[in-house]
Formats: sequence, C-alpha cells, structure tokens
Amino acid sequence: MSFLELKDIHKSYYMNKVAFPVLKGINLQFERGEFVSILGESGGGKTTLMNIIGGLDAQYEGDVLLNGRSVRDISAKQLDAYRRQTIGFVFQNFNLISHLSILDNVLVSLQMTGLSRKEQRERAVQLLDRVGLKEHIHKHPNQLSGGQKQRVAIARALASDPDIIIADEPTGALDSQNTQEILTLMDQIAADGKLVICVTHSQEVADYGTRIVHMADGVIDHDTRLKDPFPVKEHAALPAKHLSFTAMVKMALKHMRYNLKRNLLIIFGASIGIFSVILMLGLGRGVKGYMNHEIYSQIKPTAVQVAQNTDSQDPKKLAVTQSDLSRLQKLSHVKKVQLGYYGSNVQVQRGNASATAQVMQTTTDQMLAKSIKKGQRPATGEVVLGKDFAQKFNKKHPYRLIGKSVKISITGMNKQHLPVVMTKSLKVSGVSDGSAGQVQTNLTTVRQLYAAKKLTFHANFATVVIDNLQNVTSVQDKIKTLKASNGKKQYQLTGAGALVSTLNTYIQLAFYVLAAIAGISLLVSAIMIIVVLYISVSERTKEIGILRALGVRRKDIRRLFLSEAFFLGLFSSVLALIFTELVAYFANNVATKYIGYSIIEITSNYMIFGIVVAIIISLLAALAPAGQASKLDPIESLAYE
Ligand SMILES: Nc1ncnc2c1ncn2[C@@H]1O[C@H](COP(=O)(O)OP(=O)(O)OP(=O)(O)O)[C@@H](O)[C@H]1O
Repeated sequence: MSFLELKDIHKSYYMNKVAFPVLKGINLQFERGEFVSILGESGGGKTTLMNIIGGLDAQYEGDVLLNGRSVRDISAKQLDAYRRQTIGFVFQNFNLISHLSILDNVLVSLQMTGLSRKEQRERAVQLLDRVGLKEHIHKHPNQLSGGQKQRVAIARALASDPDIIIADEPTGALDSQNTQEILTLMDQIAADGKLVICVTHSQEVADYGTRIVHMADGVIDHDTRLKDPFPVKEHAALPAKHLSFTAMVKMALKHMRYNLKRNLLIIFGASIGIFSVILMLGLGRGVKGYMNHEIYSQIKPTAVQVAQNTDSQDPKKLAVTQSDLSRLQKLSHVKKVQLGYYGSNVQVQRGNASATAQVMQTTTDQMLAKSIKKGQRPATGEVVLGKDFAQKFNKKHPYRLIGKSVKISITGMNKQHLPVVMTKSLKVSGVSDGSAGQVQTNLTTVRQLYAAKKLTFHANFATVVIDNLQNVTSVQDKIKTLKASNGKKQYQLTGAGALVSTLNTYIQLAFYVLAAIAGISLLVSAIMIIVVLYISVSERTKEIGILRALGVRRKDIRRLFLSEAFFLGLFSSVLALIFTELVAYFANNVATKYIGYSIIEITSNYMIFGIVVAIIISLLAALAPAGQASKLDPIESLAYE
C-alpha cells in the first residue's frame, strides 16, 4: 500500500454546460521521502491535480487514497482537517497574509495544533530560523524580498508538521540564487521523510528531485525515478485542532490595527449615531427632571388637588362635600384630606386703585411655605397677594402692602341664580411668588364672605395629602377611577400636580421620537458597516483562500468577520459614550450656571443600551458579508487578483 495513491482521476471544467476535460485518468503512487516534480505544458492541469491532492477541490472522479483511506467522500469538516494536518502548501506568489507579521503568518498554522502558546511560538521561531529568517520575524511580508517571502511560506507549510508539502511553482518568481536556496530547503524537507510534490516548468528544478512525473494531454506520459526516496523517519504527528475562537478574535484585532486609519474613521462614523441616540435619551430624562423639579419647587409633590369631573359652572355641581372627603380619605396611603375653594375674577381694591385677579385660591397643604416671599400665610380675615399682582398697587415696593388693608370682592350666586357680589376688607398678611394664584385667603374667610350675604358656600376642590412620594401616582390613578352613581368618573385631578404626569408623558414621548430620529443615523452606520465589510471581503478574498488552504473552517472565516464587526460596534459605542459624557459635562456645566439644573442625565442603563444596540447592529450588518466570505471557494479565492 502506497502512502498516497491517485486512482483514475478525471476532472472537467464546465463552461455553459460544456465540459472541458483537463485530467483524463491520472494514476500515481507516492511515498514519503520522495521529492516529486510534476512537469508538463502550461494549461496541462498540473495545478488542478495539486488542488485535488491538497483537498482544495472535491469535484472530481476517481479517488485519492491516503494510507489506503479515501479522502474523496469525506465531509467538508474532515477535508478541512485533512488540509490542516496532512498538507502544507507553498505557492508561486507566496500567498502570505499581508497584515500579519512573519511570525504571525507561521503562527496561524501553528494555532491549529495542540501545542501550547509558548510551544507554538518556539516552533515558529525555530522554523523561521531554519529558513534563515530569525532576524526578520517581526517584519511584515511587504518588507521582505521574494526569496525571503517564499522561505516564510515554506516555514508556514512545515508548521503543522504535515506529511505532504505541495509546492506549485515555488521558484517561478525567484532568481537563480533564491531558486537554489528554496530547492535545497525542499530537498531537506524530503530528506526529513516528507512527501514533496512540486509543480514546475523548469527541467533544472525537476532534476533536483528524486522523481519526475510528466503530464501531457491530461494523462501521465512519463514517470522517471532519478534517485531513491529518502528513508522515512517515524515521528509522532503534531496533535491537530481547529483554530480557536480567541485566535480568530486576535486575528480580527490585528487586521483592524493594520487598517487603523480606516477603522478609526468607521468607528467615528458609527459612533455618531449611537451618540445622538444616547444624548437624546439623556436629554429627555434631564428635561423631564428639570420640569418636575421646577413644578415641585412650587408645590408639594405629595399633595394632589381633586375636583368634580364636570364642565359645568354650577357651584352645586362643582361642590366637593364632606361625603367626598370621607370617600377620598378611605383610599389607602391618603394621610389627610381638606376642602378648598378656587375662584376667578376677583376684584381687589386699595384706595382708588383696583385690579382684577384672575385666580384666587384658599390656602392648602399643596402650597409650600416658601412660596410666601415675605410675611406669612393668611389667617382668617387676611389675604396674601402674589408679588406681580401686588405690584399693581405698589410697583417699586410690593412688600410694603403687608399689614395694609385691601377690599376684595367675589361674585357668588343666590338661589335664583342671580349674581351676588360679596365684599370684605382684608389685611395683607404676606406676598407670595404667585404660584398659588394672585390672591390667597383661608377657607374660613371665604365662608364668612358667603355667610355675610346669606349665600350657601360650596367648596369646589379637595386637597388629598399622600403619605409617600412613591404612592402619588397610584393614589392619583385610584382617584381617577372612582365612579359616580351614574357610572361616570367622579373626579378629576386639577392644579399643577395633575399636569406633571401628562407633561412627563409628553416629554418622554417627544424625546423618544427624537431618539428614534437619531436612530436613523444608526441605520446609516449599519449600512456603512455593511459596505465596509463587503469591501473588506473582496479585499481579503486572497487571505480567505490562504486561510482555507491552511485548513481554517468556513465557520472560522465567518467568525473572523463577525469579530471585526463586534469590535467595530464595541469601539464605536465606547467612543460614543465618551462623546456623550463630554457633551453632557459641558452642557450640564452651562445649564447649572443658568438654570441651576443638569439638563442631560445619562444613566448607566442608557450606556448599556448604547453598547448593546451598537454591537447588535454591527453584528446584524456583518451577517451577510461574513456569510459571503465563508462561502468563498478556496481555489477561486487563491486565484483572485
Ligand atoms: N476554474 C476554472 N474554470 C474553467 N477552466 C479552468 C479553471 N481552472 C483551470 N481551468 C482550465 O483548466 C486547464 C488546466 O489548468 P491548470 O491551472 O491546472 O494548468 P497548469 O498545468 O497548472 O498550467 P500552468 O502551468 O500554466 O500553471 C487550463 O486550460 C485552464 O484554463
């Protein structure tokens, strides 16, 4: 049984379904320790035969037997393993990976062995030393001469300690001195007990080997033995494995570093989209926070105002009664309820000057004590005026009104539904910031006004004080669902507090819309990544072919591109976060100076969201290009110019 046997190999290429036979029945037997030169006219099918032996081409008839076992009908995975373990390729045009150093080029092959990282490196250095390149291990292929490049290729071919070295015109691009050196190396490889099969056009090269096989018209017409094969030294084969995930990831990073400028630009471009989305979310949160802060600096957040749910102006229908109070008081988390009165168009007179206040309200627990700028809250018979309103009586010194009397007139209705004006002289007890209306009295004062005219007083809202800020929304929601006897909703929330949740919803919505618009730039980033990766696939077609020839699996090629996309996503989101933090820092500094509040609030959730979205988008964008790369045919990729 021969080490390698080719049995009746036939191969045709098809053009428009027309078959062009290239190999027409090749029968050959090879042994280890042979240095076989394949000679023949150009276009005679030598490379085609090498691709079949090398496991790059599985579309042929006949059989290839290794140690008596067929490699014809094995799975794609097993064929990858066959190339990894058994075959070492040396090409005419070297086929080194340009973005990897000399050492890394050799290491790619070694990473598919069971050696430890240290052993891999030691073996790579040792092999490069053997081909005379120890001094150059950190150079890149473009920094080497042709002969040196071919020596790297030989070191790489030997890395996984394969039994067969296939060299397709290894000296075709070299001068005579380099040719001599390469031939010596190949001779030594055969002397080590390996099978060296070398395609050549040169008789001089062919004469160097132990055997010459001549091909003509798709068959072998001469098979001449020049010397005996070298004796085979038995040795343990290097354990093989497929390329590890980390090795693939590292290769992706090395490629990114090699194309640093381009990748930085892509990362920058992609980061803009993520930056805008995070910024919009942060700004939305900040603005909402600011609005709430503004509102709650004027009113107590745990108190809500409740009125009857009606559009009617009829005081009876608007009336909030004791039974309403007890109904509200029964709700859980309600600490206290109190009646209040709200009126409009209140006439205020001082001496000859008079003014109409749009809003008058009785003091409630929702009003913050600090809303009184000067003086104190109104006791019975007293009134507090809003500062702007007070200025209508004393423009320069509104606070001087404190302690003075004003006459206030409100309008009620008698039983006949006729308007009745009620007037009373009240002492100004303080001046407020106006957040509670322009005129503020207490409930007893209003009751007295009504009593003086023998009119029935109806409170028209209730203040519900809630035990804890966290329970405000739930209590508000509960109040809104309370039903009247007719099945309609009984109450509505009034005052600034009621606005807060609606306002928050609108702000949130507005910024979600803005974030979505910013998201369009994410789409642009995704398209950019797709384009770049497609370009990268076509630029790296040859590299993909080389990796496949070395035994790298399709899966690994896909991972290589997906890893690059992952890093593009990761790095661009990190850059985006740096940008957002910077912008937030400066914007918040300015905002704090002018409005005393940080207007951009970037939470860690937004950051995580940004990173995750960026990575997902990049990976999705990379799916098609990575898939395309993994499906490339190794022979076509190697032939790609
Ligand atoms: N993918 C392909 N599709 C169609 N025809 C092909 C393909 N690859 C090779 N051929 C044809 O098959 C024939 C043999 O090609 P091959 O490359 O094996 O020859 P060769 O002996 O190695 O030639 P050379 O010495 O010039 O390198 C040529 O006529 C070539 O045009």
